[in-house]
Amino acid sequence: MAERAVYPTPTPLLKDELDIVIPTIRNLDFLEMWRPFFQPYHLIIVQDGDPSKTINVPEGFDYELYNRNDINRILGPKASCISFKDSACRCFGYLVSKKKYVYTIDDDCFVAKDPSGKDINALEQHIKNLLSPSTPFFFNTLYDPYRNGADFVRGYPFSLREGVPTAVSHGLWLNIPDYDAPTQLVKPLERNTRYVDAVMSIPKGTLFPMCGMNLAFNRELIGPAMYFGLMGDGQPIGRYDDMWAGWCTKVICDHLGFGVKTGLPYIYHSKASNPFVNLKKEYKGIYWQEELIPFFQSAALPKDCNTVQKCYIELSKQVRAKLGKIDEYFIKLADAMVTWIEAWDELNSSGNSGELANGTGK
Ligand SMILES: O=c1ccn([C@@H]2O[C@H](COP(=O)(O)OP(=O)(O)O[C@H]3O[C@@H](CO)[C@H](O)[C@H]3O)[C@@H](O)[C@H]2O)c(=O)[nH]1
Ligand SMILES: [Mn+2]
Repeated sequence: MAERAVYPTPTPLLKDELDIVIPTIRNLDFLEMWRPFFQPYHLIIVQDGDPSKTINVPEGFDYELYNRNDINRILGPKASCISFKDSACRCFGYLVSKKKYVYTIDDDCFVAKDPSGKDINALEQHIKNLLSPSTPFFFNTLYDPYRNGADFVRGYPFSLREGVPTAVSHGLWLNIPDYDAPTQLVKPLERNTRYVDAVMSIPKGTLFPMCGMNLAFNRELIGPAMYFGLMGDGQPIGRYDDMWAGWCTKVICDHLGFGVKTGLPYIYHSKASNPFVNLKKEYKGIYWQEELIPFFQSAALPKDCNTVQKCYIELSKQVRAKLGKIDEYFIKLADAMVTWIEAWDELNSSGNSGELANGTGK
């Protein structure tokens, strides 16, 4: 009988070049549903809240876990820039990762199904988004031109068809949409059932509300800008962690010529957080953002800001000068932005092979 051909199982894309960062205060049973897609990858789990609580990680995953004691041990006084009791703590995972790419997902996000009923491998789609160029300088009306079955449409300048490197891939959510508290209160039963089969580059000069629930980025290109700010315990604001990171990131991407994409992939967001608790966290942000958005829209970075770190430090100076008068919180935040970059450079300088950071894990 003829020998059956044995095809090697393809190595998962970026298997050794991508970390999955998960902020958590819960158990991690949700990983069982993601196992087929996530098991080949290394996880960085950032345990928020009480460090004496044990977080059980399902068998078979390769991970490192950091709790608040680890963060304090590794960063010392610089730990003050990492939020406590807020999902913003996830950015510690970006700091200690040694990989080129990061995917971050919340522990109440599950595998969604596409209209054909097929499970969506969100990580695979994010990787495709990151590995193909972005087109922020001229909008392609047929959406992602690099996708199979699409292309640049007539009238699209050939000089721009090479695109630019993609720094961020922003995914979306079926079921519970990422609404702010007032919208949640007005529309408590609204569920997102609309699957839009599109990936778009966010045009240069346009800001966007970046959600950290289902987000991937090129850590080497834009990692130092992905600081999720001072939120949660002891802070006057919460649930603006990812928004702050997204505004800083987009201004810096526009300046350095990197792209940001939004759209596919979808995850299934299962848990609506409490709108009243969210309102308490968000309310200052809801009126501050009416001044924050014009600040970021008009933020100009000098030509000599040719690295993300230099851009970020320059932004922190502008935050202090222009937003400090809104509330002293922004003075603290500007200082924390500098501390973040100091911590980033300390943990990621070429001499440090990562011995500074070692969590528990396998
Ligand atoms: O104090 C906390 C609370 C939560 N976490 C972990 O963070 C994510 C998100 O938590 P949750 O799903 O409960 O909250 P959402 O309102 O759905 O989060 C979305 O709103 C944004 C506001 O920050 C956020 O970017 C979105 O994710 C879970 O993994 C919790 O376990 C935490 O670490 N600390
Ligand atoms: Mn959630």
